Amino acid sequence: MPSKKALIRRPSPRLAEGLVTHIEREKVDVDLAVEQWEAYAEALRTHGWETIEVDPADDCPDSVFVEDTVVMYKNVALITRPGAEARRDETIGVEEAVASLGCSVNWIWEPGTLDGGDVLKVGDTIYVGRGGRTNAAGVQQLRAAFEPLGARVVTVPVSKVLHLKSAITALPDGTILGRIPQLDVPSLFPRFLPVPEESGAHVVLLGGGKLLMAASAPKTAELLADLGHEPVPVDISEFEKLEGCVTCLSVRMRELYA
Ligand SMILES: NC(=O)NCCC[C@H](N)C(=O)O
Repeated sequence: MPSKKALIRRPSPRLAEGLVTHIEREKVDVDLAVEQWEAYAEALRTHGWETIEVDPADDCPDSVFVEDTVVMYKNVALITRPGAEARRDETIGVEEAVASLGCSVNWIWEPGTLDGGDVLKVGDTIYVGRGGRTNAAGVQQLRAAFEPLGARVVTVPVSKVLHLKSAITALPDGTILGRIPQLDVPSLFPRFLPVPEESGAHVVLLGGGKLLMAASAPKTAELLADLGHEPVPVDISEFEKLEGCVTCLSVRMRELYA
């Protein structure tokens, strides 16, 4: 039985100072964000995931977006080197957390930069967005870390959104969900389902056909329910104001060698 563990990280009291790149800054309600984060974590637990809290990084406003700091493939945790310099210190507690779970640990090194939000795994295919946060050296290092383990790395140009996973994620059957206008090269994806809302492009696979999704995408939830999936909506409005989405608030670990 594969382990179902998920790393999460409590929001920093400085969350409202988080970076915004492609949208206008809006006021973030930090107390509401903490409530939403707790509900998100509870939704993971309700669907069989053990949540593991990485030590908080209170001085790092964006630290709740823990997905950007580590990429898992099989038992290997690749600690990233975030593209935004302001986010580099976030990796510190994450190294300890993954090492204590028995992962083999690897790193992205200078001059490489890579954000976990740019990495989408679909079986053994790893799509990596080359964009504002992930550079060519980061892509090369990702390939060197994971191709020897059986992955096939496909690079995707990303210029219209923050991360690759701001534009697309994948259903359990590998179908890519997204919106064509947000993609530089939509033809890169073999099976593509357009969704009616921007935040509808983001799903977290909970297992058993259940999809954790943002409550801000009700039409997409309806579409996916009609196709036989089971959407589990969570309100993450305060994180969306900082270009966060459901995927970026956790790192799911399924293949721990434990
Ligand atoms: N993987 C993600 O979607 N991460 C969201 C990061 C948002 C944060 N405000 C940032 O700009 O880095």
